[in-house]
Amino acid sequence: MACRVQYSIHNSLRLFSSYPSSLNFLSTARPHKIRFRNSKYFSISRGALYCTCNTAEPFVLTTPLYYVNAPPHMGSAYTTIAADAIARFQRLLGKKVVFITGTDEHGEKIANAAAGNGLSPIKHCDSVSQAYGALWRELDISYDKFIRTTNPNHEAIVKEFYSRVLANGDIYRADYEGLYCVNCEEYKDEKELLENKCCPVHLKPCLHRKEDNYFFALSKYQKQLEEILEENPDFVQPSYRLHEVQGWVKNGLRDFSISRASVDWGIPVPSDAKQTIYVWFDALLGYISALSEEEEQPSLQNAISSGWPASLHLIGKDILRFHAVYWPAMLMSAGVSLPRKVFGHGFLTKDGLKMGKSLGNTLEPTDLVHRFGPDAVRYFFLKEVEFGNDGDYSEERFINIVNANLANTIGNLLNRTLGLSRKNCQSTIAVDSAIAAEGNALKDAVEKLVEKARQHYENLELSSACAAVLEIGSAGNVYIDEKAPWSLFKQGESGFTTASKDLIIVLEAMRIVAIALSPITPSLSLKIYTQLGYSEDQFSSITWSETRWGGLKQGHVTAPPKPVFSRIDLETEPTNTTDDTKKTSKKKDKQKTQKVVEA
Ligand SMILES: Nc1ncnc2c1ncn2[C@@H]1O[C@H](COP(=O)(O)OP(=O)(O)OP(=O)(O)O)[C@@H](O)[C@H]1O
Ligand SMILES: [Zn+2]
Repeated sequence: MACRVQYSIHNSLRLFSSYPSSLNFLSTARPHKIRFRNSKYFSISRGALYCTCNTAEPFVLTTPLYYVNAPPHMGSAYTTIAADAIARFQRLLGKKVVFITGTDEHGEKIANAAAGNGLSPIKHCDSVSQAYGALWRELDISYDKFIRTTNPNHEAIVKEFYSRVLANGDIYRADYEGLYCVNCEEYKDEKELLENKCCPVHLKPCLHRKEDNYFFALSKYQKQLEEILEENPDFVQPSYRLHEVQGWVKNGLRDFSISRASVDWGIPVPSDAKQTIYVWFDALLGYISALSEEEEQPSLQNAISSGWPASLHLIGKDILRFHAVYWPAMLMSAGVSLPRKVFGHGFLTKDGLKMGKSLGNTLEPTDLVHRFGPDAVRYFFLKEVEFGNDGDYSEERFINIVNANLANTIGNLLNRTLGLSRKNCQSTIAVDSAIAAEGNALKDAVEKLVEKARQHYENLELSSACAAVLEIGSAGNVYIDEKAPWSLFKQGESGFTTASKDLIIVLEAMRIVAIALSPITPSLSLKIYTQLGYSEDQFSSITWSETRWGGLKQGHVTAPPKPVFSRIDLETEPTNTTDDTKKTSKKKDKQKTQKVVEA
């Protein structure tokens, strides 16, 4: 549905309607070039502007801004893949999506990493930040904004935010003494540490630090935070993470230091250049500064009016406290509205430990993508790790799952159905799929399953969404085996009508699978769609509403069948893993189901 916006012309075009402020008027460009923030171009007709977006409020979704102490790994890719699936699903619903990712580039850990590589901090940041961008391209990540915290617009916005919080009376100066984990970039409570004062995430001893710092009065917001969490149970998800956050808040909030005297690599504190702003107080603002347009004056208000508040912050559970406690309090202090939801997913683990850059026990995503392709990687992690819980990786299980689900259940079904249609029906749909399936049980099952998938996507239950779509493929396989159209075709005229309808029904189910799985496996879905005889352009403009039964119409011609997903062959697949790691993963795979450990 197009929105109608009235305008008139003086020296410039003006906006008169009560249009949402997030679509502020941008420029005095000529009519056909008019553009509003968060919107595609507008068209003009009979004195009215027609917006090409469907809904006024954009869906703003963020991944963490990854710390550039080391290149990305499968854990960083996991959050980003999940965010991409959610962004693609929201676009299918017709929402205007702003998908934000980026890199967090300041702080002690970065300065140390740069020194270790013999590089200046910014050269180091440039190179690691590019590695993130390159990996996102390999994984088909459709982000809209990539923010680097070394971007000058970001720096200006952080300073403005700091000044607002200061003006609100929430920043004071004091001495601080405590135990600091450089890898977490966080002071720790002694009671949360392991033996020898080790950080439970990074397994390294925390350092004793004493500094004269600026503090943020977090404790002032305790009551408000309690109320927000109580009144908005969806604010933190899954629900067990909400309970965790409520526990922290109830235990009492301590003010935290938001500057560092000992760190040079950071944004200087306004009015005290001897200190830099604490990396978290800086990085969280990236979610807002990412919204500011490069060419305009960087200001909090400009950025905020471009789509804030975020609809969803997708993060790992390691940084839940920063997002669900510190961040809302900071925003309240600065008078900025809160994000709508924070979802903290679990960890990909290796031998039960969080896979991470600091521990160095990471899985290399580029290697996986080069060997198996982006769809296999995206599908495996989203389908096999229940979103929210931890999950362990094993190569053998990876291969088994993608072969069984993508190559067999989906790819093979499409291939043999198209083959039969080519051989017996000249690849032509003889009757509308809606007519072919009147009163058909597979059609009913597909309609229920695709609706189930939609609900799962909405609830961020990505694994269940995959399972529901896969069930359509399984039902299609059962259907074709039971109906055996190949033998009906042999019966001549009498069998032909039934058999050709059966093929249409299965192909229509596959069309729906292609759309419903496209948030997870965009390249595979495109292949299925083109095999079904549609163009790339048709694919790129599909919407979720097209999962309604009845898309394949009489006279439509499908393409010659070609395998859409090649089986991975364990024997011939060139692998970098050593025999030892293979043996270990085989041993682990004796468990039929994936090991899911909730830490
Ligand atoms: N093992 C993991 N499983 C799932 N997500 C992860 C994992 N490791 C990192 N992430 C994602 O990256 C975010 C943390 O980003 P960061 O750049 O600090 O990476 P890191 O590898 O955890 O670093 P470090 O090991 O130094 O703590 C997490 O909140 C999560 O979104
Ligand atoms: Zn730590």
